[in-house]
Amino acid sequence: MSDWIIETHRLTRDFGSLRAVDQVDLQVRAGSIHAIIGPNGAGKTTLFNLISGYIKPTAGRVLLRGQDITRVPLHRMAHLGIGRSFQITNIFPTLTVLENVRLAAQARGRDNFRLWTSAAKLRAYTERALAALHQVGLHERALQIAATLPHGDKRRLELAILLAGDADILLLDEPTAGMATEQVPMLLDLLRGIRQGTNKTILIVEHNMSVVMSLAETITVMHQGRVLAEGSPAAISANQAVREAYLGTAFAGGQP
Ligand SMILES: Nc1ncnc2c1ncn2[C@@H]1O[C@H](COP(=O)(O)OP(=O)(O)OP(=O)(O)O)[C@@H](O)[C@H]1O
Repeated sequence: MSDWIIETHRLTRDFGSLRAVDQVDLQVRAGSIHAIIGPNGAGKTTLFNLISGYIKPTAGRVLLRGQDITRVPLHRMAHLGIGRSFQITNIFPTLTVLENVRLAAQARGRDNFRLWTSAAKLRAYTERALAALHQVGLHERALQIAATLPHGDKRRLELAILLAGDADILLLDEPTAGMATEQVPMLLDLLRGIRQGTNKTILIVEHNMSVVMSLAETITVMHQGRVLAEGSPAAISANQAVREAYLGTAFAGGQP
């Protein structure tokens, strides 16, 4: 069996006449933190949508542990262990923090469409939700209404939701977006802790270059729908083609 938990083969997606993702071959190592970067409009979110099954490709394939999952319907994707966060916070604002996380645990437990679930099962889901809240340091806010959380804590809640869903692969779309600068190190520690403690694979789209450079082991750079470069943070920082693709941005200015 190969080391790759996710692979894409010549993955392509058109929107009308626009080719947003163009024959992308990606290989993500199990248990790694792998970042996808690239200028605005490079196709990063579309690639995430393809891997997580939110949209289907025009051509090409997505493999999970060597199995072709390209045509698996969306509602079965969570059961395959792929968890996805969004650029915009994706929580139920009027529910408590604990309720949000318990729903995720329940959804993975396949009880999501049953009105009545046994007390023992409910207790197990609550325990799993509390464990996830502990992991992200939000347990003390378990009974707070989600809408009232500060922004950084909402991002933590999203992570807890993914963890309670027991996904092996976390696809995080700009987890630091909208976060205050002083909260970013907390998120980095959290992601490193998740990776070390659970051996989950983390695939991250992120614009904050210092986050990418300090967190990722492998970086794939996209430009105009294609893979422009791939390598370690040091190799990508030194790559001339990458610098040119980012011309006029902070990266080109030498502050990756
Ligand atoms: N649903 C859609 N319909 C039409 N065009 C789309 C759609 N989604 C994305 N696109 C286009 O595909 C291209 C790639 O967009 P995508 O959002 O994947 O890029 P990105 O690298 O994630 O950008 P950003 O960093 O700004 O989030 C863009 O030109 C975008 O306008």
